[in-house]
Amino acid sequence: MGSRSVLREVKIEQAVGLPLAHDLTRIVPGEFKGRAFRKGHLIREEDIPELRRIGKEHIYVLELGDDDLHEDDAAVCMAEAVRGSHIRLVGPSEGKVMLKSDIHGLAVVDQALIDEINDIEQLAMATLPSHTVVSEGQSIAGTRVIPLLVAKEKVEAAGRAARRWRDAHMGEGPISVKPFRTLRAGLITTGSEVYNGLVQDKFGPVVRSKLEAYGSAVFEQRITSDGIPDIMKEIRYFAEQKVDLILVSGGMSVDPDDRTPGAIKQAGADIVSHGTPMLPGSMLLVAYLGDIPVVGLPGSIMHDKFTVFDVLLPRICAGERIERQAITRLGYGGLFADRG
Ligand SMILES: Nc1nc2c(c(=O)[nH]1)N[C@H]1C(S)=C(S)[C@@H](COP(=O)(O)OP(=O)(O)OC[C@H]3O[C@@H](n4cnc5c(N)ncnc54)[C@H](O)[C@@H]3O)O[C@H]1N2
Ligand code: MOO
Repeated sequence: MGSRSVLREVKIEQAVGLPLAHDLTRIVPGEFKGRAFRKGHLIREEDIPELRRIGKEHIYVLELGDDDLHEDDAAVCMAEAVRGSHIRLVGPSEGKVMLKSDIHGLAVVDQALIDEINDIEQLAMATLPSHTVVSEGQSIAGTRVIPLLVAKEKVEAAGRAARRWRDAHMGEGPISVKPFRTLRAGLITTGSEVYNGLVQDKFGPVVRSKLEAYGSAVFEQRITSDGIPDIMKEIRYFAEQKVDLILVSGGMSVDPDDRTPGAIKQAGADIVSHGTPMLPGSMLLVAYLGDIPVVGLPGSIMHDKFTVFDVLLPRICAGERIERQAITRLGYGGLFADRG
């Protein structure tokens, strides 16, 4: 066993010239929360009134033992253990390190690994849900330990778990960001009412702006009737154009005129799922024609602000192949109707 840590409590009047053992926080509700004094700061006579204002009568003077880690060092170790591509660390400040995105992209977080780390007593790691779209500079996770000093062994256990994860994922870290690729999409808009000019197309503008948000674009939009041969012809046309993504709007539900799923199937695509346990968007279809994703878009995608399309599109733009389980796992937490 190595040397033990010693934390000595010293009255602030007697602490002049001594170093602070940790950052000290000032909070003014509604105005400010942050570091008032930095770890290691040598207390001066003139600091005493401010120390009193933030409620300090004593400070700790620390002699760190061999078996412990200071909260700042523990937080840095934990953050480095889980850090993957396009992540930068910010901190430590007040014992906490933040993991922020270097790019606009798709945050990928392994829930099982985060749970394993948080199951280690006194370690805390808070993250965004996986597959959140993040902007450059946005926080994806924050990590700290709960006491001022923590047993090294606990942080090392977290490090071992993260290393095992990394070894199984070609060196990638359990928290990373995937950049968006630039996709050329073909959009097929079905519906006799649109084809015959009875209704003005509203799918085109919505789909264009959603793709543009991830740096992709609709390469061409073609409007067809509800007939299976017509829809199939347009799917083949876009496959020949070697687009990166084919989107087919409308005709996804239960009416006899809803022939889009049949046309996608007959065009030779492998259906991953027709139907998603998310509302709105439950009638959405995901298929692959070779490597080209084909997505059938039901009416709600044109009407509702947030649907299953907003969950799957960024994943497709980030280069993920959508497997059936990625869809069936969307039901828990997947009710967006009436959320506003
Ligand atoms: N009895 C049931 N009714 C509905 C079901 C169901 O399972 N049983 N599903 C509901 C769901 S979920 C959706 S979403 C909607 C719509 O499904 P569709 O994708 O088949 O949509 P359409 O029938 O093609 O059109 C519905 C509506 O939207 C107008 N539309 C379609 N495309 C365009 C366009 N490009 N621009 C403007 N407007 C468009 C169309 O004229 C219809 O008014 O069904 C629920 N009902
Ligand atoms: O597929 Mo419809 O998409 O919810 O409401």
